[in-house]
Amino acid sequence: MYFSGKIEFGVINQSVSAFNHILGDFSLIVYQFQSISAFSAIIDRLGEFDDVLDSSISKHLSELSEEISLSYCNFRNSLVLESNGSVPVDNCQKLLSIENLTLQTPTSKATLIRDLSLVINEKDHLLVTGPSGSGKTSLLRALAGLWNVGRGKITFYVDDADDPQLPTSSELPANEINTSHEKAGELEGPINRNSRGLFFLPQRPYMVLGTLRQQLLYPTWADDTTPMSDGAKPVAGSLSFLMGKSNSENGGAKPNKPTTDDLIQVLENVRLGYILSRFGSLDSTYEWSSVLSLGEQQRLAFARLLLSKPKLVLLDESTSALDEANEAHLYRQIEAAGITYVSVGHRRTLYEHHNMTLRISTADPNCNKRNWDIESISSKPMYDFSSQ
Ligand SMILES: Nc1ncnc2c1ncn2[C@@H]1O[C@H](COP(=O)(O)OP(=O)(O)OP(=O)(O)O)[C@@H](O)[C@H]1O
Repeated sequence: MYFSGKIEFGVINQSVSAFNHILGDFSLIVYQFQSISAFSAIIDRLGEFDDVLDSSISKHLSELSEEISLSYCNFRNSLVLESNGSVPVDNCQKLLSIENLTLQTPTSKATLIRDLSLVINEKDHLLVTGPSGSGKTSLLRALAGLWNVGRGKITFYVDDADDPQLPTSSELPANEINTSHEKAGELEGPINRNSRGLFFLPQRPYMVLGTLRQQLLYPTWADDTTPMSDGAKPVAGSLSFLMGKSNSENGGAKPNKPTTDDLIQVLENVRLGYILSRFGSLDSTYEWSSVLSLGEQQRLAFARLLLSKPKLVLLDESTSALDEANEAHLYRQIEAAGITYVSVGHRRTLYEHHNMTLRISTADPNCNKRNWDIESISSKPMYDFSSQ
């Protein structure tokens, strides 16, 4: 066509370039076929996940009338205060009350615990026992607000002087915040519960990606990016933040952010001081869940607990990977820090560190009787690990 003069030479060049362009575009689909199909599969799966979430939310909303109510109440309103408004010294602070709690499994609605009522005051260290599958962990999940299938009422008593997030009694008709009113996505996560004086330690603690310092500061100071004020000296003793004072300067409910010295001291307190020399410094980064044994991770979780110093902690087999001497040491540490604990565990040695036991038996579907018993534990030591 060029030689017969029908087209110019430039048109041939243009055609070649256009053809190459089109070929490149089609080849992209051929070469990237695997990634495109993987992408489409991911989108499909996310779509299905979204549908499941939507259906569970709508199911959840339709079942609002039959669920566990979790609320926070100002403990000062449950006490008879001194004439100057202070809390009487010998008056034990109520931390938690459970009223007529019936716990069911989410899917089959099988009853796990029937009509449980109990009150936990400060220093009432409760051990929850029972056969495997009886519902011990489920009870802790319900207390942590992670499980609401069933009925009954759980109330945490918090001191609003420690927590500016908690509205004062005058802001609430019944001096109470009921999270069952916050259902549509506004239910607070368990981490926020920490700021109200409650902490949850699972059997396998969550190890954050980051430095050893970040591990220790999690979750209480996880979102706090301000640098450490290592120059600031503790007010009294090496662990001034363990005195339970809130950070009044920041107006926050969290204890003062620990200094490097505090972090080193708390590692010593949970018998983990040796990991500092092993891993270099507090600012070393490792895949902590791989380089630390489960027992070391559990001790690290107790270090977090000692730094945060909540009023109440829920321990779900949190010392299962530890030897008995270390277990006894950690329980002594948290008791000395004034933390009240509710533990789930199977070991006989746990009785030593608690003063009440809640024994749950496997619920009989054909019987409407309660399947639990509360007993006090004699203070006589069964084992003595203090010499170890
Ligand atoms: N998400 C869930 N959906 C349905 N059923 C569940 C769920 N989680 C737990 N269950 C069931 O609830 C029952 C109680 O479980 P839970 O973990 O509370 O028992 P447990 O007493 O702590 O047992 P263990 O001592 O073995 O840890 C079990 O039969 C379990 O299969």
